Amino acid sequence: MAEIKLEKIYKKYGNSKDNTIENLNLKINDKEFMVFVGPSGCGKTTLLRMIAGLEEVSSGNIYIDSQDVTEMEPKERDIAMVFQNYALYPHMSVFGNISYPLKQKRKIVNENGKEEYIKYSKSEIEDKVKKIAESLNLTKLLKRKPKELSGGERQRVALARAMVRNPKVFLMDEPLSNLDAKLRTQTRGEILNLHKTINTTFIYVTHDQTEALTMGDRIAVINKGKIMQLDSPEELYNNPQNIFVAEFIGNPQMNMIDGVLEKDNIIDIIDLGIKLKSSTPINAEIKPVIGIRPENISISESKGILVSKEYVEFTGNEKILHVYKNDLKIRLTIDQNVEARENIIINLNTEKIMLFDSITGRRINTSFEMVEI
Ligand SMILES: Nc1ncnc2c1ncn2[C@@H]1O[C@H](COP(=O)(O)OP(=O)(O)OP(=O)(O)O)[C@@H](O)[C@H]1O
Repeated sequence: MAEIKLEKIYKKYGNSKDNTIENLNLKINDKEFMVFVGPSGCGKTTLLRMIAGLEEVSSGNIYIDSQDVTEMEPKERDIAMVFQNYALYPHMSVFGNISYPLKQKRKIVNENGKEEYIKYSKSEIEDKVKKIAESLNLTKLLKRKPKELSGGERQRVALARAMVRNPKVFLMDEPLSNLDAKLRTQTRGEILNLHKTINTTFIYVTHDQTEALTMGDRIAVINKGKIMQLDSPEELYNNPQNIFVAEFIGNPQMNMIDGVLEKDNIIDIIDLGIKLKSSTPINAEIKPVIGIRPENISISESKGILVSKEYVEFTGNEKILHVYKNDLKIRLTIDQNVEARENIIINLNTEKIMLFDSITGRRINTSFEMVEI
C-alpha cells in the first residue's frame, strides 16, 4: 500500500519573492502511475524531491499511507528515486551497483515489537539481484562496469538498483531524457511493464507531453507551481479546463483564435469571417477565444473559409498544413496532397470547438452552431 497525500504544500527557495510551489493539494492513489508534466522551471523536480524528503517543504504536510512523513528523513520514507543522470558508481560492476542498497543496514520491527537493524546475508543479496537482473534483461551484464554499457543498459541498471529494495513508492525524474528516440520508446515500455509487475505507486516527471500521455494513469499538468488540471490522458486531451492545458497537451498544438462577443451569445470570429452562436448564455465580461484542434479542421471542395497555404510539414505519420488568413495562422492535419494549391477552403468541425476566456484562461462549457459564413 502506498497512497500519497500532499496537503497545502508551499515551497519558497531562500529569499526569492515568489513561491516555487503554491498551495498544492494532491492525492496519489495506491498503485497509480502518476505523471507530473509541465514546462521547464514549473516546479516538478522540487515537488518530487519534497516527496522523497530531499528538499524541505516551506509549509504543508506530506502523508504516505496516512502517516505524516513531512519531517522524516529520506531513508525512512521507503521511497526509491531514479534520476535523469542515473549516477551509477563507476568503479563498481553492475552487480555491485544493484546490490549496493541491500548492503546497508535496515530497520525492521522484530517479533517482540521492537525496532532492530539487520543486514541481508550474501546469498539473500545474490538471490534478489539475480531476480531483478532477469526481469530487466541484465543477467549477462552483471560483471560489466557502467562505462561498458549503453545508455539504455545503464538506465536499466539504475532502475534495478531502485527496485531491489522493494520500495513502497517509485519516483522518477525525467529518467529517459538521455536516451535516443528508439531507446526512449523501448525503455518507456519497460517502465510500464515494471509498474504492472511490481504493483507499486509510481510518480514520473517529464516535460514531454507525449511521454505523459502515453504513460500516465493520471497526469498533473503543472505551471508556475500550481496544478492546472489533474485528469486522465483522454480527459486532458478532450476536455482541457483552461488555455494553458489546451495549448500544452496535444501535438500539433490546438489553434486559439480570438473572437468578439456580440449580442444573443454570438461570437464573431472576425479573422475567419464566421459567427458562432453559443448554446449557453455567455457573460459579457469575458474575452472569448475559441480553441480547435488541427484534426478537427478539414479541407473542403466547395463551401467554407478561404485561406492561403503557407507550408506543409511532414512528420512521418501525418502532414501538418499551415495556412493563414489575414494575420491569423492556423494548423490542420491532412492526409491528402495540397502541394499544387495556393488557395484552400477549410471547414471547422463546429461540434469540436471549445470556448475559453482569455482574461481568466478558463474554459467555458458550451457548444456552438455556425450562424453566418
Ligand atoms: N536549490 C534551489 N534554490 C533556488 N531556486 C531553486 C532551487 N532549485 C530550483 N529552484 C527554482 O525553482 C523553480 C522550479 O525548479 P524545478 O527544478 O523544480 O523545475 P522543473 O519543473 O523540474 O524544471 P526542469 O524541467 O527544467 O527540470 C525554478 O525557477 C528553479 O530556478
